[in-house]
Amino acid sequence: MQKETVVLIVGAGPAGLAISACLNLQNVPNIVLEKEDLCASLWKKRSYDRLKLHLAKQFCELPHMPFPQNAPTFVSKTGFIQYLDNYVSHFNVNPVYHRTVESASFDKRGGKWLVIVRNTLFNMIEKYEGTFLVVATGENSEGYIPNIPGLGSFCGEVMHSSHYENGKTFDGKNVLVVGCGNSGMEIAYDLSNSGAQTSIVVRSPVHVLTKRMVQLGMVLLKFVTCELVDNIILTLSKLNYGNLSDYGLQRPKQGPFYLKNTTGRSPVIDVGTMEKIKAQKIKVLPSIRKVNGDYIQFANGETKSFDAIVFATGYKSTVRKWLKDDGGLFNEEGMPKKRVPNHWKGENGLYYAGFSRGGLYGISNDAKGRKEAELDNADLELSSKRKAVEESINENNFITEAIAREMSRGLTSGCEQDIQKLENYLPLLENLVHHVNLVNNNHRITCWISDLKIRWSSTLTSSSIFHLHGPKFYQINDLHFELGMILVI
Ligand SMILES: NC(=O)C1=CN([C@@H]2O[C@H](COP(=O)(O)OP(=O)(O)OC[C@H]3O[C@@H](n4cnc5c(N)ncnc54)[C@H](OP(=O)(O)O)[C@@H]3O)[C@@H](O)[C@H]2O)C=CC1
Ligand SMILES: O=C(O)C(=O)Cc1c[nH]c2ccccc12
Repeated sequence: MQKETVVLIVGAGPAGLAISACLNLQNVPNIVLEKEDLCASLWKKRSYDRLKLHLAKQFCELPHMPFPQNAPTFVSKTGFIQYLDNYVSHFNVNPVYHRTVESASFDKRGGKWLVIVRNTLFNMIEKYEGTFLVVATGENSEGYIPNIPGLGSFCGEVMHSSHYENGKTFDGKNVLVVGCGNSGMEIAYDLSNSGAQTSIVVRSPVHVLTKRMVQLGMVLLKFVTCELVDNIILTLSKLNYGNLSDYGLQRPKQGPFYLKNTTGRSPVIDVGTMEKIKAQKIKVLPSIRKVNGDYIQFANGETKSFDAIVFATGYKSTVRKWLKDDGGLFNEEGMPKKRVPNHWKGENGLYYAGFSRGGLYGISNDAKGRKEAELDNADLELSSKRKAVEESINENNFITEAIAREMSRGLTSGCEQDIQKLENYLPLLENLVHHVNLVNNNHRITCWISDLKIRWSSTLTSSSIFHLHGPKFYQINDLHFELGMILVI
């Protein structure tokens, strides 16, 4: 029997659920196909217990449903799962479970997508037909474990981070975490807290930020260039963490938000791991060369024995396994070749959602179908403001007050409010930098500060209130106070 609908959606993660909800609101018939027995399976079945959202709640909500006002800024895993379950029932999203898509191809003659599905409950093949196909199987569809010479000879436990729940069973054990993304860094922290002797393999440079720094960066990105945001955030990170190279961690040459935008790679959001690394409670090791029984040899020649390995080496998209006729949209890794904001649409009614490498924020924007051309008026005015700031930075020229006045005219009240918050915030930040400079006559800190083009953001405020060496508007004693101020915006 062939089931027909208008839109076929593959995957009931947050991206697929959001698309289905938006279609339901417009009465467009759709079917969501999901291989598991529940929605959001990565969140419900394959994530560790202590997981919390790293982005503030306003960057994680799906379309048409904000988080409750009393929800914390950084929602817990259970809070987010509850939110998703409410979302599904509120928008009447009804995924069909136990359905593994084996292939999806476009029938040119009929002008429809034909999807062959295995019903894993009854081990039967089913066929679905739709005018549109939305690929929502995600960037994190399947855990990836690298091929390491000799891994098969390892006698201890080997697991992927998606199967790690907590450190209970690792107390007193020697555990190696491979990979220093957000999963690896947090799992290493959790293991160490649970009494495991913990080491982590870090093979590439990595940015380490606090979640408040990321939150600040996300807000600032709306107003000023990525380069400026990176300068500010990197300075805060350097002030907070200092030079991490003594501990085996290098910072990438490019800034955290630039890297996020261009490669999708997220900075590590520190949950306490850095303190443990500095206290040598977590040992940082370079790449693995080979495994021989319980012994693991590293790129620096060091050999150590371990009881367990947790591979926090990331995920792979599974699109290539089943999607035919994609018109060359996906690369070998099953990720879109096109970059944001043109990444979401193919030909013949093919769409893909949740592949923007922007976490839940990207997923939500995909579902809303937001792209440059469809930005609302406030955003358009802001982007012209951004452009002017960018041009002025390129010309290495201060923006005059007159231009600043010109640019801020006619902004909607929401934007005006945000800018006012920034006006309060930016002098504070500059004062902070100034004070750190005064109290700490350290050459390295002076270099970081001089890299910071914070003066450019004075375009957002009147220069008359912006006296670096004049009266102090704020009493700043330490960075933690300053970071706390981020809460205000
Ligand atoms: N609370 C939250 O919101 C959380 C969000 N996340 C997000 O989920 C997504 C997946 O994160 P995660 O699971 O950490 O995966 P990532 O892909 O982000 O990180 C994988 C890590 O493994 C390393 N790696 C891969 N292969 C090897 C190898 N052979 N040897 C050594 N290291 C290796 C990579 O290094 P290299 O760069 O050298 O390839 C990278 O550091 C990310 O977007 C992340 O930000 C994850 C956890 C929590
Ligand atoms: O957690 C992730 O992997 C994300 O992609 C979330 C995210 C979106 N934009 C960002 C910018 C900086 C750090 C994390 C993110």
